[in-house]
Amino acid sequence: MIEIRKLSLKYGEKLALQDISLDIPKHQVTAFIGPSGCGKTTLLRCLNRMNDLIDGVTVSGTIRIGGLDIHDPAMEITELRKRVGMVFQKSNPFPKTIYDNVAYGPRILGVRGQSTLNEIVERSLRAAALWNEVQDRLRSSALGLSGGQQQRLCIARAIAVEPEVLLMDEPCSALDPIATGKIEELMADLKQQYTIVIVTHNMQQAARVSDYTAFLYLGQLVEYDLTKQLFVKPSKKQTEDYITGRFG
Ligand SMILES: Nc1ncnc2c1ncn2[C@@H]1O[C@H](COP(=O)(O)OP(=O)(O)OP(=O)(O)O)[C@@H](O)[C@H]1O
Repeated sequence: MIEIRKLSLKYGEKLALQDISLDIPKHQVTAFIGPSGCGKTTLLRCLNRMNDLIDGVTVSGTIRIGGLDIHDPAMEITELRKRVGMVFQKSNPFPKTIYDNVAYGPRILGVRGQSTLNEIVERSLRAAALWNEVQDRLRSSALGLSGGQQQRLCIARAIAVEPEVLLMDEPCSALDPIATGKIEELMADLKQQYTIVIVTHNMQQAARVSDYTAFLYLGQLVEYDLTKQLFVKPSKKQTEDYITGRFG
């Protein structure tokens, strides 16, 4: 589904990712783990070219998503962002109603009919396990929701445009354990339909939610394997030291 080949990235002169090659499978959850500063977020942001927004970034290597080279000049960035949605560490709903948050992306893509929009909003909120909690207050401000609800709203907003891939950058780091549990359950449901890539500091979370795990260290991919394999029997000493808490 996602093929990363010989990917390197520099912020100015600083090498943040070095020669990374990795295949991320369809309809699975893949976690990026590793100590602070190892490049997890940078790698995640390469997948929808979010790093393009930062001055002085140079990228080499290729990334193909569904067979298409995302750096191809013919690839429209809006098309890429439609195919590859993102949810951030801190939920960031727009200061609009719950309905308008979810309808935002489809409207930008030209969806106009009220009944079509209603359907998309309901479907997306249901898929994000939020419908039951908000169906009677769709016209209220999204900012009145709890932190966990706001994060699920951001997930609903991301899936409203029917992406193929959902990137999640530490989506639970600002949430309490109950809200975290809900998002983790949601990931298990969403992977039936979407390919999910998650960055997490929390190794227990990676072990709980992901099918595959990539361990990064100092901008390099140290080990990538089935999560069960990587956590039970890592093949590299560095991975073992990290998952057993010897550093990081
Ligand atoms: N905008 C930027 N400009 C310059 N350097 C950056 C920028 N963003 C990240 N870096 C550097 O690139 C390296 C990788 O950062 P990145 O945020 O990808 O790591 P991370 O593994 O996600 O860390 P954390 O777990 O702390 O979020 C770090 O050394 C960081 O300081």
